[in-house]
Amino acid sequence: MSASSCSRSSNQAGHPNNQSGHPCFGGDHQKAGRIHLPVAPGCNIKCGFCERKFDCANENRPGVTSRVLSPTEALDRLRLVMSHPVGGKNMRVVGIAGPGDPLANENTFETFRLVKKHFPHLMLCLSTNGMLLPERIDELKELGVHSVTVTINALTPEVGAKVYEWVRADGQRYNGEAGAKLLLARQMAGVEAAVAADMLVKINTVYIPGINDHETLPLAVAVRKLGASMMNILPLIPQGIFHDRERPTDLVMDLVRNQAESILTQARHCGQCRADAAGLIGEDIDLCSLKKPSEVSGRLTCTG
Ligand SMILES: C[S@@+](CC[C@H](N)C(=O)[O-])C[C@H]1O[C@@H](n2cnc3c(N)ncnc32)[C@H](O)[C@@H]1O
Ligand code: SF4
Repeated sequence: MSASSCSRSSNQAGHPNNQSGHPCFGGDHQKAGRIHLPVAPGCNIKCGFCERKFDCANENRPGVTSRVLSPTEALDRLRLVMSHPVGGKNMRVVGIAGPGDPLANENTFETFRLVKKHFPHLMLCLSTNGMLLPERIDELKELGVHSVTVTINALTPEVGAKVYEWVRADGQRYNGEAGAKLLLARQMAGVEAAVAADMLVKINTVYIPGINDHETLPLAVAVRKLGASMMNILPLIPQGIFHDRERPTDLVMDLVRNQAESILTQARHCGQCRADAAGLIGEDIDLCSLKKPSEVSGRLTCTG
């Protein structure tokens, strides 16, 4: 969902996957295209700022998609985009970034299997809250997933309790600090496991002034120690329980990223893309112009 101006600190330079061309991991975002396949509507946690929409054509932000696709529909869409004269030629990466959490939806795995079979040259990536990363890492490795983005919005249970409304794990719902503590432990274990599996790991963190801003730099230090390659500090889009907060200005984001850059390479071209974005970052392909008649009228019911 982002790309980087890419000054590298020592722990990134040696990663074998670093020259991958992935536009969200330092590849040339003006040349390397990506497609997000929106096959994952459900989520196992509730971030206070998250508002997902499954039938939204006009909003350009994370968590929205025109439709949720089944794995076979996702493969059809990929085929369609690959036949686009420009989009197909530039396509490098197939990502799953929602609209919910990819690892909380079995269709994510089926979709990756289909993509791997039919387009083995494309890189696979996903963006997750990390709750299920430790237990699904072996399957992701088996599928050949190249890169993982883990969103971590708090480094302590106290702050996590303000950011997350609840988390669900092992059939139970946890609120407050208990939920945040559990989530943080799984996120850290997941990052470590993904690095050990030789995946490229980026950390997203949503910057919420007055709530978690004091934890951004300590978070950079903590995930660098675990072997993460890159960090993407996202400005809050004020929604949900944070709807009345101000969105941090570009100046504030520049200052924070400049400070964090001395710890970990910063992604600076993140478009905070939709869950169904396709094409070059900032130059998305108009999917309507490619749609088959069956895709125009139909809309799936989501289990949210
Ligand atoms: C919609 S999520 C999908 C993947 C996964 N569920 C996750 O949270 O990492 C993609 C990214 O958008 C971020 N995001 C969602 N809502 C946001 C908001 N209101 N403001 C800023 N970032 C947001 C998430 O934190 C995550 O990093
Ligand atoms: S983990 Fe992702 S999809 Fe789930 S609530 Fe948070 S931002 Fe939304």
